Formats: sequence, structure tokens, C-alpha cells
Amino acid sequence: MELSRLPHVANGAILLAGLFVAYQLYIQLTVGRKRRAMQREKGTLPVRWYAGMWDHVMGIDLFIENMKALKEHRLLSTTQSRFDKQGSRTMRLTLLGRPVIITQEPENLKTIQAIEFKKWSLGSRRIIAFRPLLGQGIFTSDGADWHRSREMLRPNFARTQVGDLATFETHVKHLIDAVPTDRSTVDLSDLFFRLTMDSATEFLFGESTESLTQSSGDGFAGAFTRSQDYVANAGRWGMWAALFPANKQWLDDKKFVHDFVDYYVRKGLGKRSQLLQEKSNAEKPGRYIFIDELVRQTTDPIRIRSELLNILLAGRDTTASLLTNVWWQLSRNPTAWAKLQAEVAPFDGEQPTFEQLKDMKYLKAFLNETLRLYPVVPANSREAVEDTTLPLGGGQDGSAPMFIPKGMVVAWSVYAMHRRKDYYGEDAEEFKPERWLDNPDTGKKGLRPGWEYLPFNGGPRICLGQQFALTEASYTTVRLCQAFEKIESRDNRPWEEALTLTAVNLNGAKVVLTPRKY
Ligand code: HEM
Repeated sequence: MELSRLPHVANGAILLAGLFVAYQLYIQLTVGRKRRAMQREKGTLPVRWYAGMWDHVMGIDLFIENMKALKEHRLLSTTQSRFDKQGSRTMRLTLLGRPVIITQEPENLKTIQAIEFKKWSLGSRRIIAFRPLLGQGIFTSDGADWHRSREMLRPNFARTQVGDLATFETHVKHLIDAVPTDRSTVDLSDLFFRLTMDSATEFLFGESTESLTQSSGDGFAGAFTRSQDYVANAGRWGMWAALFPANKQWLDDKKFVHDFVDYYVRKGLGKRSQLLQEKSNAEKPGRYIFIDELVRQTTDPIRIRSELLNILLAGRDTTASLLTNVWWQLSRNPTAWAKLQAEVAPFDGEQPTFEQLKDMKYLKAFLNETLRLYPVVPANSREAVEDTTLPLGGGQDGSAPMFIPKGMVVAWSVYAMHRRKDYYGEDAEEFKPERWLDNPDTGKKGLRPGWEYLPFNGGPRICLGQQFALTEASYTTVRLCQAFEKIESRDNRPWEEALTLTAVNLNGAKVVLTPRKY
């Protein structure tokens, strides 16, 4: 640059910085005025800053600390310990210049997700990060667009709530066949991720990737997993993500994923007229194919592709992560293994029905406890679309309501909330499925939690696939318990988080399984 131009550049930078400071002052003044008005009207009090307002200017240090903790597989416990250090359940901090309130109060979550649902959106961060991969679908939309997606998809899930056990059986059988019987170690986690990809693609596209039996599906699974990690990271960086050039691997993966799904979309649209003459999938006996229902409702190929990818993202890693955590825990818990074996024994090796699965109290308690200590979606956030309040978090002890200005991001930690001693007792950090069961000896009732237990969210945006996931996880667990009589853990490390969009044990579920001899 010519030296003579330097003063102009310096003047420009000073002007920009001045404008930025003036804008910030203006925001502070107007927000301050509203905050005082809310304090008078509703008794709101300011939220405590994490450690101190000036300790983390711009929150660059906190962001670096978070990224380091993420890399070292301890971001969830770091967040939990920040709450403990602060001695409050809600705090305010700044991350890369953006103010964020973080809470673990069930009352706040109920207000955001249910009571005042309309005052909250997903926030631009999620939408900007995820749209390039997922397009516009249920997981990446708000307001009227989200409502349209939810209405279009809901009937499909109502049908699947009974669970297509026959389809699960095909894939679970492949999984069982893939377990070595020569006493060598297997990482069940790898098989669970293949299982959920195979069953999800069969349910969504009508054709399975068959990754448990062939390697042909690996290309799609790999490209989808890498793209998912890419968008999760972009979401963390927020607007700063734009500073990084798009990397080639990501562009190639995105194209691969889109082309792969487009093949099924074209096929589905090709048989639309025939489908319109037939009965709806939901009324026909036999295999249920999601894309056939979408094709009846719209001819827009991008819309169909987007909804399919949104559901694949929501449903595949989540269920595989739950199964991994369940089997990691089961492999080191001989009492639980014996109890589960006793519960499956009456089926005599036969496939359980949907009703029988629902009646398995110990299995249900085991899944609940796994989702409590290791929630698969351990953190989440929303953005206020108007000035509003939340019932808790204000004042020194966080017991007063707090004012939330329009645009403020409120994040929550399900992980920390699920470990609260005031809700779950002094043994909150211990894995105890029994806490969910009624005790006939003492008359003590099992846990019936409200908003303090939230693995699937609540309110109008509650997980659409909850029943689908629990049925798949329960069915797979029962069939594995029937096929193998003994389990040995081959890993003595504690649970460590591998956090992308979901959380799963970093070291998978390494076990040796002994087949049952009939
Ligand atoms: C253990 C397994 C699962 C867990 C823990 C889980 C958890 C969640 C959570 C916490 C959300 C709310 C996300 C948000 O609004 O920010 C969600 C949404 C959703 N889930 Fe699941 N999920 C699981 C499995 C599934 C499966 C198997 C499917 C589909 C086959 C599915 C479909 C969806 C859909 C479509 C949404 C978006 C709902 C909406 O925005 O209206 N989920 N899930």
C-alpha cells in the first residue's frame, strides 16, 4: 500500500470504530430503558455475569476455552462446572462478541418451549449454518414455514409410532450377524451407526444403504457425517464462519449427499401418478415409505430432498448415540444385564411385539437413565423474537424473573440440568435405572419428572421421532440380549463426550459377546 494512503485508512478505521461504539451505546441506552421499565412492571432483575462483566471482553477467551474443552472432550462438564463455580443456575456471558444467557432452569425451558413458544425462534445462527446442507425443512425453519413442515410430516410419524418392527428386524439381524463369535472385541457403536443409517434410509427412501452387509453405503454415510460436523462447527463460529473459505471436502460432500438423495426424489416423483391412485401408505399393510407420502403432497424436488435430509439428520446419529451409550453402560453393569436378561426371557427367543416392548419396565428405566446422564442432545438454544421475560435467573441468587431483549440468545444445558441434585438427589451423578421404578417394598414411587427431564425437548417443537427412536433402541436391545448370553466390557475408561450435533461416548461400546446356544 502507498504510504500516502495510510492516513485515509486510519481515519476510516477510526470512523468505523466510532460508529460501532456509538451503536453499542445506543443499544445499551435503549435496552437499559426497557430493562428499567420491566423491572418496575414485572420485578425483573439483572442476570449475573459469569465471573464478571469486564473479565471477558468480547468473550474471545471464553470461546477459545470452549473450543479447547470441545477438543479435549470436556465441553459439557466444563459448562456444568461454570454453573457450580458461579453458584447460580443462570448466567450471562459473551461469546465472540455475542451476549448469551445460559440456563438450566426447567421453568425457563417450559416458558421458551411451550408457554411463550411464539416469542422464540431457532435463531439465525442455526438457520445460516444448516441451510446449505439441509435446505429448508422442519429442522431449519421457524414460524409459518416450520408449521407447514410439521403439519406435512406429522401424519407420517403418527403411523410410524406403532413402529415398523419387521423392517427393524431385517437390519437388526444383519447387525447380529456382524458381531464376531470368536471372542474378538467388537465396537458396537460402529454397528449401531450402520444400523440406524440402514433403517433410516429404508424408512425414508424405500431403499436401504445396507451398510451392515455391503460397503456400498459407506460413501453416503461418510459424506453425510462429515458435512454434519462441518455445519455443526459453522454454527459454533456463527457470523465469524464467513471469514473462512469454504473447503473443498465440504463442497464435494454436500454435492455427494444432494445427488444421492436426488436419485430417490426423481424415482419417487416418477411414480407419483400411480401413488395418487393407490391408498395412502398409512392405510396399507406392509412396509411404510416416507418419500411416497411426501411425493403425494408436493412435486417440489428441492422441498422433498430437504425434508428427507432434515429427518435423516434428526434421526440417525441420535438413535445410534443412544444405543452406544446404552450398551457401553450395559457392558459394565452385570446386575442390569441380569435384570434385562430376566425381562426378555419370557419371549423365549421370539420377536417381541410393540405392546410387549412397551411393557418392559426395566428396559424403559434403563433407557430413561441413559438419556438422563448422557443426553444425546445435551445443549440447545433459542433467540427472542421480541422483548420478553423469563421466570427465573434474575438477581444474585437467580430467583427473580429476568428481562430478555429482542435478539438475545438463551442457551440451555440439558446435561447440567439432568444432573441437578435438588431434582435427582445426592446420587444424581450415579447411573441408577432403579430410580425410575416404583419400589413395592418401600412404597416409594419411581421418578415422574416434568420439565427437569428433557431429552426430547417439549412443547409444539417436541421431537417428532421420539417413539420411533425409543422403539428402535428397545427392539435392538431386546434382540441383542436374546442372541447373546454374556457380555464383557473391553474398555475401562469412563464415559467421555464426543460432541458434534449429538453427544456419544468417545470410545464407543467395545465388548466381547458370547452367543446363546439353543
Ligand atoms: C434418541 C433419539 C432422539 C433424540 C434424543 C432426539 C431429540 C430431539 C430434540 C432434543 C429435538 C429438538 C431440537 C430443537 O428443536 O432444537 C428433536 C427434534 C426433532 N426430531 Fe428428534 N431425537 C431423537 C430421534 C429422532 C428420530 C429417530 C427422528 C426421526 C425418525 C427424529 C425426528 C425429529 C424431528 C423431525 C425433529 C424436529 C421437530 C420440530 O422442529 O418440529 N428424532 N429431536
